[in-house]
Amino acid sequence: MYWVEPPRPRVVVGAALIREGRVLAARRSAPEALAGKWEFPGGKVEPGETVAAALERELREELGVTAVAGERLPGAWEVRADLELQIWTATLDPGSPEPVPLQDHDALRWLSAPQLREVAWLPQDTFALPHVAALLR
Ligand SMILES: Nc1nc2c([nH]c(=O)n2[C@H]2C[C@H](O)[C@@H](COP(=O)(O)OP(=O)(O)OP(=O)(O)O)O2)c(=O)[nH]1
Repeated sequence: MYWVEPPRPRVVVGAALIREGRVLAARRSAPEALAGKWEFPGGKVEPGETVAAALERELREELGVTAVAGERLPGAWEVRADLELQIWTATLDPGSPEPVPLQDHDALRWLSAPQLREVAWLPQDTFALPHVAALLR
């Protein structure tokens, strides 16, 4: 018997990078349709790459930091039919440089739980905020 596997969506990983009760939010500068909106820094997992490795690579490329992936937050959100957003926690290595917006972003903010709603998030990210808030207390 033959059948066709339904295509599985590709994963976009967003990092909830947490330090001292705050999470790092990043404002997108590109592409134009997303510019000005805030997100968890990250990007698409490449074929053959683990989600944790993708998260660590994207944080290095976008923010210049060395970080370690932690746990996945509950849930997965559809960005497009072929793209699924997962949010994973992450922590900076002790020797990591401070994050700077090197690529794709033009502003960074460390937000406490009460500040989470102060920025305009990409729509899918808002679903993850209660889970993130629970980690910041
Ligand atoms: N990185 C990131 N992307 C998000 C979040 N929420 C959300 O809807 N997205 C969307 C925006 C984009 O359509 C897509 C991720 O694309 P991206 O441009 O960050 O991926 P990438 O760095 O791998 O870039 P590329 O290979 O496509 O050039 O997921 C989020 O919290 N973080």
